[in-house]
Amino acid sequence: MSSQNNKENREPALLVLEDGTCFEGVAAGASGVAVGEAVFNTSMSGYQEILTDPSYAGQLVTLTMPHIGNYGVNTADMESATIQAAGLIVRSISETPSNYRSEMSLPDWLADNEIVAITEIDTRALTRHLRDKGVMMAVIAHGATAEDAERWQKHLADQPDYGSGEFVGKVAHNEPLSVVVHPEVSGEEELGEARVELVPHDPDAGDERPHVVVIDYGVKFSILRNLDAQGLRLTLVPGSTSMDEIRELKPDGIMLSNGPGDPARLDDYLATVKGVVETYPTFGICLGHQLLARALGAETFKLPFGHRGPNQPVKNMSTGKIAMTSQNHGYAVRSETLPADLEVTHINLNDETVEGFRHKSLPVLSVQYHPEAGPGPHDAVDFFDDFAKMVREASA
Ligand SMILES: NC(=O)CC[C@H](N)C(=O)O
Repeated sequence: MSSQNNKENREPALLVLEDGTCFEGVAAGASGVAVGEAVFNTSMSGYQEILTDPSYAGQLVTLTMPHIGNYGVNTADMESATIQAAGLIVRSISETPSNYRSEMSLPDWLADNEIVAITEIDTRALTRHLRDKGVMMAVIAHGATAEDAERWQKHLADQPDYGSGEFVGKVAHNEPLSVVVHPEVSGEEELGEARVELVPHDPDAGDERPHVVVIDYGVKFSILRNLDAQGLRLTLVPGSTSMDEIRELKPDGIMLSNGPGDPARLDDYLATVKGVVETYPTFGICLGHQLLARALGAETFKLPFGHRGPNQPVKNMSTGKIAMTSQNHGYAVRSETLPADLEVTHINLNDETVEGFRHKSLPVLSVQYHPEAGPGPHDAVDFFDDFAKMVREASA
């Protein structure tokens, strides 16, 4: 057994769940304590994209793939400027990455970003527990052992619940920004992901490209990369932007981004969402999809353990085709509450929940899953073509 997997040589760490279930492990990343909602993701790779996805704010991410970190981390594969998850739970963490793109090991990157992690956890048992009982709050405590479990369970009881958290305000950008995407190319070949740069918005700058205003609730860079690749000019604005302010930006289309937390806590954003849907071609992804549904009168609810992974089967109700999709959500739209002018277009084949809808008379696309993947399969990437077509028609 290599030294990195030798429990005796390392600082102990403890994972305690809200219901008192505890797992002893080994400390990794920054030293300290991390509190959050324990969730699991079934991706075999893509840990860097997952950890930097702002939708994971406030959550301790368990990765079911047992060996994590083997290809290191790099500056190109970021989904936002930094790590957004509250902590990381793994079976085995690699300290010696091997990949030509690697710039740093995962444990060093976690430490540099002050993210507390725990390794040597039976992530299979933990995942089965969360699947049976539902996701719940948890704490990772470095230096603690099973004898300390009760004390940490009490500590956890005093922490605010994930569902009451205001995460969008913490992860989204709070001023208008323009998006510049720099593809990393060598000769003809595009290497890795394009670098995304956000610069202060200049209201007088503009170009020939159709203009999409992205309402940022915690946007993933891959959504911006995909929109940019469609030849669209992008301006990010905060969720609190009013309809009048959006009109001044003269958009040809609107993107409602992904983001963290319970959509039912974001009613302050709904007036703008309703206004843009009724005025411009609109595309909602994940939290954006949930807010779009709520703005038009539907309700959302919390799933028992959510959908997080790269292999969630989604059926297109009009073609019967099944796509393997990338997902990361804990809430969903309640289908029986959809108003008459919205029609379900996609369902999840695992639990038949709503994965997409269309508006019967307005140019609206809305999906619960992630067509941009990052990480995951690209089966659903055509949505960006469909949206760009709607935007171009509006700008013509
Ligand atoms: N990825 C997302 O946008 C997640 C949306 C929402 N926070 C949920 O968990 O359902």
